[in-house]
Amino acid sequence: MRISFDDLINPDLYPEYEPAPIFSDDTSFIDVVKPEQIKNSDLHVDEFRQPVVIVDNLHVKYEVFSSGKAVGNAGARRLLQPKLKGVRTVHALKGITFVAYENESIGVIGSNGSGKSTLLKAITGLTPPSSGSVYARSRPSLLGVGAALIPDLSGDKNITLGGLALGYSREQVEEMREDITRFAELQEFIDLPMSTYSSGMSARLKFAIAASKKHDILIVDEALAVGDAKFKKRSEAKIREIRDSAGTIFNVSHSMNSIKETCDRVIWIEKGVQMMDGDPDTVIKEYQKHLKAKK
Ligand SMILES: Nc1ncnc2c1ncn2[C@@H]1O[C@H](COP(=O)(O)OP(=O)(O)OP(=O)(O)O)[C@@H](O)[C@H]1O
Repeated sequence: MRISFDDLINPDLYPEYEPAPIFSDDTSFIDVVKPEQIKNSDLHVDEFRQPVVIVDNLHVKYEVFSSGKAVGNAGARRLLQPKLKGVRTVHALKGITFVAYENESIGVIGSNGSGKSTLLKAITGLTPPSSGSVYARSRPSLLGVGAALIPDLSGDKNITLGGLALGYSREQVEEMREDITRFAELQEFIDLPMSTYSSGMSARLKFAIAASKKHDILIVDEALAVGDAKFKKRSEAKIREIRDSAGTIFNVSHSMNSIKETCDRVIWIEKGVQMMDGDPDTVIKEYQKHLKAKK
């Protein structure tokens, strides 16, 4: 017997059905601590503001075979196999230290391969530190909804799946459905299977679903500002709105305009070294000078 979608998500019929979680729960490397505990850190913490994330002398090393293939993370690996032949260590982050406060929107910039994604992965707990620590007031979420969605189902049903995976009740999903559809600009296509969507259309739908949730600590990778120029503008505006209603946001981007528009603080990393941490205009100016000098 084939189970219908509506039956599947009906808790009276299938109480055991749990949609796949959207946000990775694999954050065991992060110490989630209360603000008063964070104040015990040796770092300088502004006592008049609420610290949300503390990154304390963070080092991340990857081990790669000489062929370039990743061995795994050096931190965990070292314990298991002290010496591996033909393995090279990439020191991706070399002592990053900062305190992020409530309502800050922090841009992370730097040349290709400088360690931006590694920093965000360490903050979400996906990559363990080789040394140093990351503390967070609550579990940071990576803005994205890939995992929960099913391409063979319509956009509309995927809104249900995505909403449930974000932890909303079925009633709440119904309340949000129209807004998500409208934001994704998919009114005419919402009943078609997602597999028929262009990459821009499915990216817009994923963004619209993910952005419907309020977050305490939110990590946004630049890939999320998707679609054409118009939708990019709206997704940036949405990121600002989330920032205003939520706690703290981290934003990685190669677009200095997008960083200037969405961030009030910028951290610049180069070859794993923290170069500057300050107001966007000053830091971006120095970064651009550095890029010019390199040419
Ligand atoms: N899983 C991994 N295994 C091995 N090395 C890695 C891994 N991920 C990143 N690296 C290396 O770590 C360094 C930092 O990479 P990372 O992706 O964090 O930089 P990035 O600033 O985000 O780069 P980009 O701007 O090009 O996306 C690079 O030298 C990269 O090759």
